[in-house]
Amino acid sequence: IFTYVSPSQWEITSAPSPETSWLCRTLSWEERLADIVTPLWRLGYEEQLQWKQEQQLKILLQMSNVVGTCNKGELTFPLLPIVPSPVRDGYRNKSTFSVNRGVDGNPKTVGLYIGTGKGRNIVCVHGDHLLNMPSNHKLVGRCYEDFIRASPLKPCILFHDGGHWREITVRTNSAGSTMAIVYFHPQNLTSEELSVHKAAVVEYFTKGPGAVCQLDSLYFQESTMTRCSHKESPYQLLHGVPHIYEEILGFKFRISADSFFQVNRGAAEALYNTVAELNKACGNGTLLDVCCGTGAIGISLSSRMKKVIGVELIEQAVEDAKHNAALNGIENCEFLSGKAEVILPKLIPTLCSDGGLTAIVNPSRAGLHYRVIRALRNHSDIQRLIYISCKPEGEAMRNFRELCGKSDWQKKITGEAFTPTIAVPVDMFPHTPHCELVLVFER
Ligand SMILES: C[S@@+](CC[C@H](N)C(=O)[O-])C[C@H]1O[C@@H](n2cnc3c(N)ncnc32)[C@H](O)[C@@H]1O
Repeated sequence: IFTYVSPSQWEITSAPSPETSWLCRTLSWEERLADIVTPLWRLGYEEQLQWKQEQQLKILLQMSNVVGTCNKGELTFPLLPIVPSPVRDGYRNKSTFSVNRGVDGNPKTVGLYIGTGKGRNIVCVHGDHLLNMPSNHKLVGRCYEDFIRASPLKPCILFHDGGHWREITVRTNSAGSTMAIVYFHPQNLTSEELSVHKAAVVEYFTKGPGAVCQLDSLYFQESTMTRCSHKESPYQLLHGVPHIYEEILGFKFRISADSFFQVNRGAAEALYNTVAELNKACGNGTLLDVCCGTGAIGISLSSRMKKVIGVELIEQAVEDAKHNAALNGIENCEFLSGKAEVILPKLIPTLCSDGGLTAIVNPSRAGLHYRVIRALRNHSDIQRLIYISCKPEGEAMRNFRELCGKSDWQKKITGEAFTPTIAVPVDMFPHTPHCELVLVFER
């Protein structure tokens, strides 16, 4: 009776059949959550890949229209078949569980949201059934719920309503290490009172029922805002070791609590291999790794380059990147801390093009500031740019226009325009509608 139109839309088209009878009943809370977090979960993996490939084609056609390279409704460059994720289930190495009112009304429920704050209809549902989450994350979420239910402190649901216990983030690696970060609103507690509650979390997770989670690191962040960096409010190590480590393509990476790391290790390897393949022609020159996180892209390509310069906003990630280069015995990488839009306009004009100059940019969903694009486009020695985006239909589209469109005298973007030459989707997020898109631009 329903036709699958997009992950969030179903269209009524025909009479029910036994295969679609599940749609004729009210969906359970778990099914509703799965439809939000992993909306492709009802499809087989091959169907998911096909759906994503079609989506990427639509996005690239939209981009071609925006930048004026569309040729009679067709792409003027190849879109290669999507690279599948080597792992389909339980692939996430990082999960965040919120605290809010559950299905039964209990305000100390740890899970993921259905509904929105704006709609005042949030229900927090346990994520135990979600296909993309590993069992050890689910266990930590459940234990945290037990802990806060036993705590005399209230949960912090609306910041202005008081309460303390907020979300918990779990990070794991392929070697089985687990890091948990508890976020806590201090409200008006004294430091002595705070110490009591911090000690209680440590006791619970090291000697109490939570010991079953075998946490290697337990962090605590007192935060009065939705998201605080380590700089704004330090991550306090309450127990265990300060970092988690992961191995990618034979390189070891240290990851701090505040640092970004790709959520799917196997697919990250596939992504970096794809980038390496597309960057082959640019060996021996200088590589700019823009929004470099813990340095994974630059480090994995360093042996082919004369020099790598990484730029990253989060200080802890930059410290990780420097440490990671040393950890892997790499000496040709330099990592700079700060906003790309502040660093690059000064840095890029000073770079010499000896051996070639290439940029690989991998911004968050917000895309790059136009000042970064201006610096890249206005430096004529940069002949090749690889743009990796997990949301190419979003803010990245603005960047594509700035890179490939006509000169913009107002923004002083006047360098020769880039042209897209090849695109490769990489599936980093099975069961969800998202994937990474690697786009090569040349001129
Ligand atoms: C999608 S991650 C990519 C990380 C890295 N390339 C990797 O593969 O692990 C985006 C990174 O951009 C950083 N970032 C966000 N805004 C930034 C800015 N204005 N300047 C520099 N880095 C920024 C984030 O902190 C994050 O580490």
